[in-house]
Amino acid sequence: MKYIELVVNTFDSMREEVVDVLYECEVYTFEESTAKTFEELSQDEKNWDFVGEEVFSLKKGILIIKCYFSKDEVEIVKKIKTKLEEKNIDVTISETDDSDWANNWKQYYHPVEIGSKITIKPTWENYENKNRIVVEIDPGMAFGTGTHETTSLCIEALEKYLKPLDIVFDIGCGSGILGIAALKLGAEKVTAVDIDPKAIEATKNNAYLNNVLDKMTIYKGNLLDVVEGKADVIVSNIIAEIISDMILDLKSSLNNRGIFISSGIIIEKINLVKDALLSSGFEVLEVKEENGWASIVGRVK
Ligand SMILES: C[S@@+](CC[C@H](N)C(=O)[O-])C[C@H]1O[C@@H](n2cnc3c(N)ncnc32)[C@H](O)[C@@H]1O
Repeated sequence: MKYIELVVNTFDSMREEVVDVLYECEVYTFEESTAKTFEELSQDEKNWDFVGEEVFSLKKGILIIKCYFSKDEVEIVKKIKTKLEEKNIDVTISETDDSDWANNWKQYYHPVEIGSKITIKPTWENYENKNRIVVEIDPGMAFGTGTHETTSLCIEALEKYLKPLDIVFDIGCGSGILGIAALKLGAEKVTAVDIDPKAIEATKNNAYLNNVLDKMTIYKGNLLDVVEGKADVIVSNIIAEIISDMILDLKSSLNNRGIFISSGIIIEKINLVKDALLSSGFEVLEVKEENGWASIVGRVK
């Protein structure tokens, strides 16, 4: 299969800026390597004229970040390229036949224990612990391996607020990880929604792997547009702006005293979501932060 390969070449000190752009464009899976230390750079490399003085003076090594996209993702690739070039960061794009890519990234994922109950186990890894609830995940090309702070913050909140036999909506389900974790924590039924067909495929696959397919309804669609009825818990890990928009419709999809769990919010934007909740008839029960990412839990008043 052919992929579009996007390679970012910059100094190590620019890592955060590159990763911010990738996250803004909802790209969370990439390979990164520090190719050389400053001392190892050739004279030509040391003379990169696109690197600003300030960065150059930090004398960090060269960082290479590679991400892969299928051919229908050209628009995202263009957006990332433009945003990085605005910051004078060098980007090359090429087509690659890297048939190994589909498996290469797997080496970066291992079982991850979240909260006091759940372990996310990549399907290709071995893990056994009778005291924990194991959720098997193969994210395919969708987001949701359990390693990202936003996912684990949502799972911790599910563990805390979900009650047995709750009805749950998982909006922006990615790999299906949150909905499946909710079922394994005792939810009765989950409706999972995502706008991306790759996520729908991954969620179905993972629901089957975890023996919960019969308790999940999986829809391709926009946010709450396609769900029917009301939930006791809605969980959604998408960026702050989208979540804030969704909050306007949220109350009508939640039962009395229903719970909204959300992450995907960079800490600087937490007030956007908090204010939207407060002005839409919710009380805010909790805000948590991890590595610059925030989660928020609200309850219908
Ligand atoms: C950060 S991922 C979260 C995946 C998973 N729920 C987790 O927590 O790991 C966000 C997901 O939301 C989906 N998404 C973005 N905008 C959406 C929208 N308007 N309606 C439904 N899904 C959306 C993306 O396709 C992506 O799969």
